[in-house]
Amino acid sequence: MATSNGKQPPQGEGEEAAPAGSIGGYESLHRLLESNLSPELFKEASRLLLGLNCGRALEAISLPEATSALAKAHNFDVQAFRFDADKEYLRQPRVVRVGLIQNSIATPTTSHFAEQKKAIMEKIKPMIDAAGDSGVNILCLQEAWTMPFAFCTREKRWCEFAEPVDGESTQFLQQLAKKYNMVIVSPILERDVNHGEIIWNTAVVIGNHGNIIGIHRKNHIPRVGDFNESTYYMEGNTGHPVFETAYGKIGVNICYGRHHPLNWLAFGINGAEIVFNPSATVGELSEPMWPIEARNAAIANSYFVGSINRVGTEVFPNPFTSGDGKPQHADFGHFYGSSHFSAPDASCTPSLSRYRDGLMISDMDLNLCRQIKDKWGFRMTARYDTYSSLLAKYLQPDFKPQNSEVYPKSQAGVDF
Ligand SMILES: NC(=O)NCCC(=O)O
Repeated sequence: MATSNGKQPPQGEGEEAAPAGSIGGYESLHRLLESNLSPELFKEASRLLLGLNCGRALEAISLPEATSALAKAHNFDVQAFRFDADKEYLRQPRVVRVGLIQNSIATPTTSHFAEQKKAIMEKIKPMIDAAGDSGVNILCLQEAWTMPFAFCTREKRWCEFAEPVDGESTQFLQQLAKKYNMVIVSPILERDVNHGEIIWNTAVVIGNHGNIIGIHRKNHIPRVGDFNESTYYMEGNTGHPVFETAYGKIGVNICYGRHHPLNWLAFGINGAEIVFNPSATVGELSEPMWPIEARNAAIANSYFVGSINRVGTEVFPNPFTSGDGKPQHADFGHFYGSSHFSAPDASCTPSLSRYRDGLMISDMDLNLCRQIKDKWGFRMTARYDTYSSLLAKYLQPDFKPQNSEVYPKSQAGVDF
C-alpha cells in the first residue's frame, strides 16, 4: 500500500530510518544546522533559534551509565539539558528533573489489539526505567500512547483501546511511579464507565506514590486533515486544572490545544509552572508550527513547556480518503517526533529525533517562572479586563465587529 508521501514504510514497527539525502532525511533542525554551518554561524543560528542570548547557554547534563546502557540496548535516543535561573536571596532554587518520552508503535496495526497494547507497554518500559534511573521527577508520555493513532480511519473498532482512568495502563504506570518516586502523566483514550461509557481524550496524572492525583480531558478537538478525532471522543469537561505534585504545579494541554492561546493562558492563570503538550501530529500538516507555538506559550505565560510528539508512519488495514479529492491511502503520514522543552526566558532545548524513539530530560529551576514575571511583567501588563469585556460582547448573538461600523463597505473599496 502506498503511503501519503509515496514511500513504502516498513510494515509493523512505526519507526523509520531517516531516508538518506531526501528532504526530511535529517534527524532534527539542530543537527541539520550543526552539520552544515561553520561553528561561528551555527553559534549565531543557535542564539536566534534556541534563544541562547536572552536565556542562558543550555548545558548538556550527564546521566548515569545505566541510562546509556538501556538506550543502547533498546535503541532509543537520550538527550539531557539544564535550564538555569538566577540565585535568589529569599528562596532556595527549586530544581526539578523532567522527562518526555516519544515513541513509535511496536507491532503492525493488523495484529491483535491485546498484542498491540502489550507490545507498546513492553517497548516503553525500558524508556521509563531509563527516566527513573536518571532521577526524573516528572515524566510525560505522548498522546494516546497505548494505541496507534487510528482516528484517521473513522472505524469505530479502535474504540476498544479506550480504558477507564484506573485501567490497565494506569495500573502499569502506578507501579513504576511508586518504584521511581516519579510523577507520570499518562495521556490515554478514556472510557468513562461512570457516565454511560463516554469516550474522552484524557491525561491521567499519577503521583509519585502511585496515587491518581487527577485527570484532564482534551479541550479542543481537531477537524483538520485526517484528524477525525471528533468521531471518537468529546470535547473535555475538566476545564484547565493545575495539579499540585510533589515537584511542582503542572498542567496538560493536549495536542491540538496548542493552537489556542487562551487554552495556554488558562493553565497559566491557574498557576502552572510546567505545562505538557502530549501530541500526535504529522509533518505535512504542522511541522513548521511545532517549534513556534509551545515556545511562544512558554514566553507569554512565564512557565516551562514540555512538547512531545510520536514518531513513525502508522499504516492501517483499510485505506481511507482525506476528503480532498486525492487518492485513498492507508497511512497517516509521518509523525515527526521532535520533542523538546521551552522555557519562560525564550530558551529551548534542541529537539529529539524526527525518526527515533527518545527520552528528553531537562533540569529546570522553577524559580525562573517568577523571575521572568518580575522582569517582563507580562501578567501585570496583560490588560485582561479589556479582553474580558471584548470577549463578553463577542459572545452575544447581536455582536458585530467594530470595523463594519467604522469603515462602511463603500469607503473600504469593497463593491458588492
Ligand atoms: N492529535 C491532534 O490533536 N492532532 C491535531 C493536529 C495538530 O494539531 O497538529
